[in-house]
Amino acid sequence: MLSVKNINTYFGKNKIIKDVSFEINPGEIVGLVGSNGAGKTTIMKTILGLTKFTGEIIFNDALITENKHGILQNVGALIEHPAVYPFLSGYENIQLYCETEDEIVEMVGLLNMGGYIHANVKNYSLGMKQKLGIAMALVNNPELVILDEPMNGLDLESTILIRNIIKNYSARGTSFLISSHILSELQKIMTNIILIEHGCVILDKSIDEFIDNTKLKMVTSDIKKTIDILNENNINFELKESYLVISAHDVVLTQKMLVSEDVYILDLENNSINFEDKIIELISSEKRYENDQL
Ligand SMILES: Nc1ncnc2c1ncn2[C@@H]1O[C@H](COP(=O)(O)OP(=O)(O)OP(=O)(O)O)[C@@H](O)[C@H]1O
Repeated sequence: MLSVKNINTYFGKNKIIKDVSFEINPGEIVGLVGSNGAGKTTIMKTILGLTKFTGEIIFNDALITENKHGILQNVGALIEHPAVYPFLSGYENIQLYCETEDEIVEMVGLLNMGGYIHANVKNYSLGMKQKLGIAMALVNNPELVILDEPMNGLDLESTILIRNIIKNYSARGTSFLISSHILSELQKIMTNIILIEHGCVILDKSIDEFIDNTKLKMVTSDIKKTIDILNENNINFELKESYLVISAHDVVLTQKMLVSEDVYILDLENNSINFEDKIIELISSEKRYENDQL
């Protein structure tokens, strides 16, 4: 549905997005994660044809360029702050995007905005404005919804509500590209993760692949001999003080090799760190790599 190929985005002479490629398929909820200034908003703006870029963005077989965004009528978006008219009511703001009254009424009910939808937006709180922006992104049955920090300013009840709405839309085939600083929040809904640092994609995986990459701590009856056996069989490992760390998918082979050499696994336990720690580890190793290149 969306294919982003070798995108480079410049602000002046600065290349902000560097050779970024990824795909989004129907029903996927793709979490766009990265440090402040990594380029998340710029990627979203580029997809929406709001920046100058080189490379190719194809949405449903149609090319998106800076000057050609007709196809984007099937894309809903909330980027940075909701673009709303403060002297119109929330209802009137949604009307500018959606002509079907029934759909507006349904959306207002879905987002629980009935209490204030006819008040002028200038009197809305941050969270109320945010919900209005999300409503505007979701109307007209978009195939793809791009949300930049959608949970900004939302209270717990609204956060849970929006999370459930996103899951329901995705189950019906709508795709989402969502950035958020609250990883634990994204973790509850995303089906795929794209990690971006300094304008480059450093990870693009389904959540199942990401989580399955489990590491195990292994203690054996003879650590020295184990290291030799692992090296001989090209099995990757890390040596820690009193144990080795291996990938879960190497366990069966490792066990076979060790037993044939009379070495026994004495202890095997999960060494996987939590989701947030994994992301931080990836970002830190990317920064270490960049420092080494300097
Ligand atoms: N209009 C602009 N002109 C010049 N530089 C810009 C402009 N917008 C963004 N940048 C630069 O592009 C880089 C990426 O910014 P971007 O807003 O895409 O990051 P982000 O990942 O969304 O950050 P955050 O998490 O803080 O919102 C930053 O270095 C920023 O300073």
